[in-house]
Amino acid sequence: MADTVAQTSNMRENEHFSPTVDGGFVHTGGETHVLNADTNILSLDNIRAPTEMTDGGDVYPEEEDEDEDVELSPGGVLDEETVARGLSNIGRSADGSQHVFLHLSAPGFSLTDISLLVNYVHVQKVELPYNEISDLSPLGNLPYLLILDLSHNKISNLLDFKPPRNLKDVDLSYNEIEEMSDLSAHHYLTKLCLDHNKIKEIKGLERCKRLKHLSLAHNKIEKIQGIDNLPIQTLNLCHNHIKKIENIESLHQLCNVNFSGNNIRSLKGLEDHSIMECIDLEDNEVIDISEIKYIRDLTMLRELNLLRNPIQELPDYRLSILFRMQSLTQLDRHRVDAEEKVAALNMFSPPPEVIAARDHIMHVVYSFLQPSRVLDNTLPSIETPYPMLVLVGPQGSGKKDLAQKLVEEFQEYFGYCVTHTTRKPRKDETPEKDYHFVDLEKFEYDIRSGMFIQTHQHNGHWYGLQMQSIEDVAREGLACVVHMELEGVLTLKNTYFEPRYVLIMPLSEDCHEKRLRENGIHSEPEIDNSLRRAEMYASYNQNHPGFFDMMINSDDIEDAYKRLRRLVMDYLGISMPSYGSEMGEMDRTEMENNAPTAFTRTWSRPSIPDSMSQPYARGKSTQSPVLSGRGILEEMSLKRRHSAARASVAGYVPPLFEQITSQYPKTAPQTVEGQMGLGVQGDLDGDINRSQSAPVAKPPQGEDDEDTSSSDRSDSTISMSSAGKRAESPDGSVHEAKELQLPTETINPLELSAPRPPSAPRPSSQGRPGSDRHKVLPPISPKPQY
Ligand SMILES: Nc1ncnc2c1ncn2[C@@H]1O[C@H](COP(=O)(O)OP(=O)(O)OP(=O)(O)O)[C@@H](O)[C@H]1O
Repeated sequence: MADTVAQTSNMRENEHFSPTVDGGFVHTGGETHVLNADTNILSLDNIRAPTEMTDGGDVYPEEEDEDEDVELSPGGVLDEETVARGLSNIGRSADGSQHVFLHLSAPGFSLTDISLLVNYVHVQKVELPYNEISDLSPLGNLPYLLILDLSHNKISNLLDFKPPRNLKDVDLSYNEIEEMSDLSAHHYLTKLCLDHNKIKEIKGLERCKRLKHLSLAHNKIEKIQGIDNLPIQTLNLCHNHIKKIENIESLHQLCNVNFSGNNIRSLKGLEDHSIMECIDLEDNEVIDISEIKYIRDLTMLRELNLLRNPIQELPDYRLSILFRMQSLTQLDRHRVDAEEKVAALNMFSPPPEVIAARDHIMHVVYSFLQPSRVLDNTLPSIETPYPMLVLVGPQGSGKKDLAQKLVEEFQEYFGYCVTHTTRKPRKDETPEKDYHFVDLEKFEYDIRSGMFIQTHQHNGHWYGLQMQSIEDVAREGLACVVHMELEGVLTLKNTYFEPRYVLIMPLSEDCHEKRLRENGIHSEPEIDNSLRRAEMYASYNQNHPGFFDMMINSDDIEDAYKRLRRLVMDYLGISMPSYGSEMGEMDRTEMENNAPTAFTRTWSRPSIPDSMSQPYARGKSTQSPVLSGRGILEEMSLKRRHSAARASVAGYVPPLFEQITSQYPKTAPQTVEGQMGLGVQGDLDGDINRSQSAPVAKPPQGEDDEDTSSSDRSDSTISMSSAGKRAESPDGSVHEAKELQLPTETINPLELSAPRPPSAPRPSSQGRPGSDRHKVLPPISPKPQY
């Protein structure tokens, strides 16, 4: 019988190279090779029969025309002819002594009896799919069997034969197996496919300690179990009746799961699989986007399929998944491209600039949507920005305390701007003093009413600055001090307000954390968030030179206040170091050295140094930038400010207001002026001079007269009239000569100008609430245009 096989094979060999098979022995040319269990089959690849054809890695004999009429395996009994045709892949036998055919393939012969296989002990791979085999006992005689494909047969008992020693890869899909038997004897099993059977329970695999691929698709499994601690990498349980992902936490090597076509609602259970690369959950019942939390930290995950889950119905489903899982390269069988990822980020976590721009647009639109109204507006015009000091920094930086302390000490100059919040007041907080505490409904109502200039959500609460709050301070004739987070600043930078921004930053993370924990009011996530945001502030400051006018280290709050105070005094040009008793001698000297004119009161100098010259990284810098020298850019900026101020005083450059209004009919609606914070008392007939437009035009009177007579406020270096005359002079050199002699802030520079041609109507400052109460702070000169 074996001879026949050899003969048949021999007929197919070419003349020069003709391996023949004799009961598994191979003859090549004159040589005889004995194949045994130790044969290295790879070394024999080069003696493969030249007439064989490969198909997807497997080797099949070439069909021959003259054999077409031969009936193979009649009655479903495997015969030698069928075997001879199905043998392929010559290799060394397991013992290395012979050459044998290693593969046997006989698909689709309706085989029921495969007893003949017992003669082919050296075969290592058997493929008999699409037959009607139910009895596997002959396989017990193939001790070297490594790969077995018996898919699409009629097998009801799993691997029911004497186990070959090294069986690794078994495909018994599309059979009639109802119950999994104990596979302990199959130590080397690495791949087991039991798809399309009738299995209800996963069992018998406990000792398959080399099992890497397990596929039980299209069965009747209701529960994931029986696979604990196995080295499974690929698990396919699709199309079963599974409701819950469970009992896979010990599968540490799992990187590819297919649970599609089940009844799974939650992704819980997948969270600990750090090397997971691919999850298929198509056609399940995942409904909630929050389920993504279980897989969002799987950094290796590249492919996710949630097709045909209710979650797909969510608006912006795809972008919300991509936002949460930026490492995906394929979602729902579609490739993910970079544009989609950016779109997702912009939609769900836009950069602060985008948030601020949107916030600004929202408030402008709501403001313009309001019906025309007559505003009781104290705020200055576009060209004369209202002086504001914004302390910005992460929560717990101490900026609120600093702001309040500053206002307390400099109450002649500053008022605390009370912003709105939806958070509840704390024990030590007084409503209307610390915040206007309102509920969300009221907050939203105020937004819709166009009352806010900016809003920001922080730790789940809303915060917002209303125009009215600024007005409340301005009406007192004071500049306002406000504290806020970075996003608020970004919005303010979109408005016509031109505050000074001082970054209050704890340099030491420990100090920051300690302060956050001090009162026990912040939760752990809030603390984490604030610490994280401190990093964000540091890098923002680093990457946006000049964004903040100044940075103060607030590790030591007392020290921070000293610096802030000195900065403010420097800015205001006042010389009342009442706090100085607490200042060290070193500070004094430092101050005198670094700010030689700090004790003379001038309007234009010194300005607050900007952070252009203050590179800062959290934890690195130790020196306060207030003491550092000015950078080139800052010098240029200062120069521009000075010349802008001179030009403004001289009246050479039409103020921005006029540049804008001159393009519109003189009868521009009053409400527009109101909207722009220009006041309501302007003379619409238009013939009004500059002095009337000044927001703080009137020198203080009455009870505050005394203030104005104080020495430090009277040392103006240029008289109003002389300034006016110089302005009229055709010779610009006069101005140059007096470049450093600018008027003090006690004088409103806009009152100094020579008579000007009639311009657009301007509001009058006379009679404004608060204008006669205090002397108002100097306007901050326009920002330099780079
Ligand atoms: N209008 C606003 N816009 C943006 N941020 C604001 C606004 N008002 C307040 N904030 C900021 O919101 C954050 C939370 O305010 P909250 O009063 O709860 O902070 P806090 O715990 O008192 O911390 P801090 O001492 O830093 O102010 C603070 O950083 C605060 O400065």
